[in-house]
Amino acid sequence: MTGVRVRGCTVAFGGLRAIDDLTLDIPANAVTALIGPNGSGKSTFVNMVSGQIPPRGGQVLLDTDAVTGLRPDRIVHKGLARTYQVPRVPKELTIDEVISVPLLYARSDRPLPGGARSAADLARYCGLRPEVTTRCGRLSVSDLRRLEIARALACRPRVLLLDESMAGLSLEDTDQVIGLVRDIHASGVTVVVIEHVMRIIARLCSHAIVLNQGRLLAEGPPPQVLTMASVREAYLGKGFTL
Ligand SMILES: Nc1ncnc2c1ncn2[C@@H]1O[C@H](COP(=O)(O)OP(=O)(O)OP(=O)(O)O)[C@@H](O)[C@H]1O
Repeated sequence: MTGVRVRGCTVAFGGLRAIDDLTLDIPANAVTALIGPNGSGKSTFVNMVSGQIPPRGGQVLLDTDAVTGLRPDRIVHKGLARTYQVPRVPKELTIDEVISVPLLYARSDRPLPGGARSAADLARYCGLRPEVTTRCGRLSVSDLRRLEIARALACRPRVLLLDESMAGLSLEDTDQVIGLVRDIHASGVTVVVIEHVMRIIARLCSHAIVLNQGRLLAEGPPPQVLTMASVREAYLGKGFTL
């Protein structure tokens, strides 16, 4: 399995350092939660490691493979795929078209999870119920989130970054997506989830990284991290219980 290493990276928007000289490791053998208050830099982190916003300095590595400054499509080819907090799929395309494009262009022979071989297999694996000929404009929020995951998996990633993939889902849908993420991880993919619901993190993740103001505030097993005074103060609130 592959981990992500970030060494001394900074991303600034004008005078604001959204990521501030950050050094951290995302372990290869875990489902890691990336958490922190609103504006702490989580989405910027995902944009940085996936190449949308290159860091001003420092290095991003997939294991020992430096990907700093590479174009996003090159980073995808190196093995890192992501989803978006607000699903980004053109309304007029069908499920099949959205999944087929990365499937066609993924330059890797890594196997797809769940024994999938086609876009339809991946859609089914991710729990998409509508026909693959359905246009994206007709999909529910839950199906759009599953489609984002299916599209990312079609890139045959070694590392998958999920930006709030369970936001806005019912309890039943959330349970299904938790099962899906566990299965993806069991198939050999390193997974990072950005998530605000601590009960989900406690169930799903074996490692947690807390950002605050673009810096590393804490890291470790969730039961430990979620009870740290510094994390409660900056993020969870003093009265927080799981
Ligand atoms: N494109 C941008 N231009 C200017 N400022 C930005 C941009 N993107 C993010 N920021 C700022 O950078 C900081 C970090 O934002 P980011 O979205 O990474 O935080 P976050 O932890 O993902 O927040 P949330 O939990 O609300 O999604 C915030 O202060 C935000 O306003």
